[in-house]
Amino acid sequence: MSVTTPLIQLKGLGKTFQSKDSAVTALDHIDLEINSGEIFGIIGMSGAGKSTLVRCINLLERPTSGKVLFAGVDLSTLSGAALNKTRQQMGMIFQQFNLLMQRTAVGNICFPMELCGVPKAQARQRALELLELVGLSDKANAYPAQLSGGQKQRVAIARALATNPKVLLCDEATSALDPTTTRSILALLKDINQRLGITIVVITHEMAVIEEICQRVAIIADSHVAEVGNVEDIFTNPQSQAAKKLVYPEEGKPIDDFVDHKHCCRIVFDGNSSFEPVVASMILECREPVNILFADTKNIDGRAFGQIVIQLPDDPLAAKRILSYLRSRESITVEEVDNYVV
Ligand SMILES: Nc1ncnc2c1ncn2[C@@H]1O[C@H](COP(=O)(O)OP(=O)(O)OP(=O)(O)O)[C@@H](O)[C@H]1O
Repeated sequence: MSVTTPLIQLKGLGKTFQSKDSAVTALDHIDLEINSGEIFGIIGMSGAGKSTLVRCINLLERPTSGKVLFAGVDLSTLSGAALNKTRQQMGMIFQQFNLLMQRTAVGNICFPMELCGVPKAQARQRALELLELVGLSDKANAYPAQLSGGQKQRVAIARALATNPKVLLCDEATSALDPTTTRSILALLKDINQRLGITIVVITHEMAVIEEICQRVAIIADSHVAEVGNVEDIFTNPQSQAAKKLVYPEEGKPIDDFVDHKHCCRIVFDGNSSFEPVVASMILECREPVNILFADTKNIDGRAFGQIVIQLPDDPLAAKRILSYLRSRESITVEEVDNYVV
């Protein structure tokens, strides 16, 4: 494979589930390229086709049309043994962890190595190293029932890494976890990507997950790729209706004006509008908390006068989103303020 060949190429990929009396098209003409070493997100609403897409990448689902190329090789041309060998280069983790309940953590991690014929002692040694990598050295002999959700996912990640994969496919890997555990698992995935250079594909319905770790993202809607690009570009300037719906869940309005991140922002009500709960709507729609540093507003004869100064989040993407949202409101004036002193 040349340096420029993407690790995964989906070309005109289609998948239709056929039952006796109906057919469901889960994927329709998907073209996507995922580069070696990147963390690539695939996001979409429920039923958009995300899980089917990731399962087509390792041929757990056979596409009904199109091709999946892995490291330049068309997977449909591979025989059983060769396909299995290629699949070993694709680790996968799931929302429900899928651990073997009657095996310990170390036993679960050894399992894929046993299937590949790795000698027992060697497999155990590697499993212990992987447990250390995922921060669970002290849980080698614990059974899944004795582990928390986050610990189970760490074991699942170690198991997925056991065969030295080139890519880790993560299907809603944090959807069953609380926000703090989610962040720690995402940090671990980022660390694995950076330390081991493993390509990571993240399937999720949560924008926050994409923002946290992905460099590029594809938005899947109604079995199609609605939009693909850099996370920052898409999240600050969504083009497709599907992207707008994800970035501005309540709005879906075009946002065409972007500004640099500044710490504070002044919202001025100059009597041109009736009073509206701008900050509350902004928090609900942008789903970002902000600090209100100062507020002096008056409702005079049903018209709003005064100003509110808010502190923008540290995350530049979140700050941009809030500013874009505020600027889309015609009834107020928005000004960025540096070094606001209360
Ligand atoms: N084995 C199957 N047989 C029939 N239809 C299926 C099968 N698997 C998925 N589908 C259908 O394909 C479509 C896409 O499903 P898929 O699970 O890929 O979506 P998703 O985006 O992952 O959704 P979610 O986030 O809810 O898991 C849905 O309409 C679903 O009902």
